[in-house]
Amino acid sequence: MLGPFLKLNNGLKCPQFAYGSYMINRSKCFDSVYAALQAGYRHVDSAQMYFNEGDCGRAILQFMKDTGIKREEVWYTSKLNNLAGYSATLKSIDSSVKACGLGYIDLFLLHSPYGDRLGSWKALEEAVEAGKIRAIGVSNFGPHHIQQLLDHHPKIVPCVNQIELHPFCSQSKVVEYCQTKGIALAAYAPLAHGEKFGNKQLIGIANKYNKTEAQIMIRFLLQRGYIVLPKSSTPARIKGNGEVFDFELSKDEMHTLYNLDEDYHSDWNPCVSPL
Ligand SMILES: NC(=O)C1=CN([C@@H]2O[C@H](COP(=O)(O)OP(=O)(O)OC[C@H]3O[C@@H](n4cnc5c(N)ncnc54)[C@H](OP(=O)(O)O)[C@@H]3O)[C@@H](O)[C@H]2O)C=CC1
Repeated sequence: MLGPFLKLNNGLKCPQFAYGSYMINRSKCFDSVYAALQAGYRHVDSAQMYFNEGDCGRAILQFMKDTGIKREEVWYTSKLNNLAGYSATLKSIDSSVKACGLGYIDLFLLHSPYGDRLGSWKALEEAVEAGKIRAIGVSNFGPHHIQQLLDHHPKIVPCVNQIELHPFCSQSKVVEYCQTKGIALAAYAPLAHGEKFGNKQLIGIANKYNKTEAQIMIRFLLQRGYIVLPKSSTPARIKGNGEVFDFELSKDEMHTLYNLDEDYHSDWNPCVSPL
């Protein structure tokens, strides 16, 4: 397995290094997830919105069959697309569990704050009690969205907030809030979709370690303590993005990279949407 585990606030240990599966051509998804597992990834990030829960699940099941690794050795995350309230969410969770074919989902997130957050959260809690999901969290939630949830005294506190994070997007307010509440951060679009490659400081650090800019961005996020979800459907990049555990960025380099922040969002940013 590539990288360490991160202990979540519910005691579960989640692989910190993960494979992001958004926007993979459907014909390539099975092969890409399989290649990631072969390269040592043990956490796959999917979502209802990606229409690939079935492809991700099939790749995991095939890999288990081919290698003998057990279901509990792979962490599978998915996300609720439509926060349509309690009853609809219960049904939607069942569809996701069925679609992946893995028996249960390790981590299930509210994909965004849009919709009935409180009703949908109650359904997620119930699915944990029923053993369909092991851990629950949120994505694209700002502090005010999380605080509203906490003010309603949920049975289960979110264990993860998945947001856009990379050297050019530090989201320090959301990060600091989550850290004070014991909520782990998961970094999506960790490569900013490649849109910031070419930055001088990034290139300088990459040259020093004989690594790519992508590897430096991933390593930076790992050292920040985040779950990191790089996506690629190119086999050589899938493997290369995982080659980040044989060097360590210095304090000064971490500082330099952190200072590249320019609140640059390469994707949507529902964190700032009103309650
Ligand atoms: N919760 C949410 O709202 C969101 C969650 N996510 C999650 O985060 C994951 C990652 O984010 P994503 O949006 O995919 O963006 P990333 O920042 O991971 O960038 C992916 C892009 O970078 C390219 N790339 C990957 N590795 C390299 C490399 N080593 N060198 C050069 N280019 C590279 C890929 O191309 P190629 O595939 O051709 O190699 C692809 O075009 C998603 O897949 C998804 O799981 C993402 C967005 C929103």
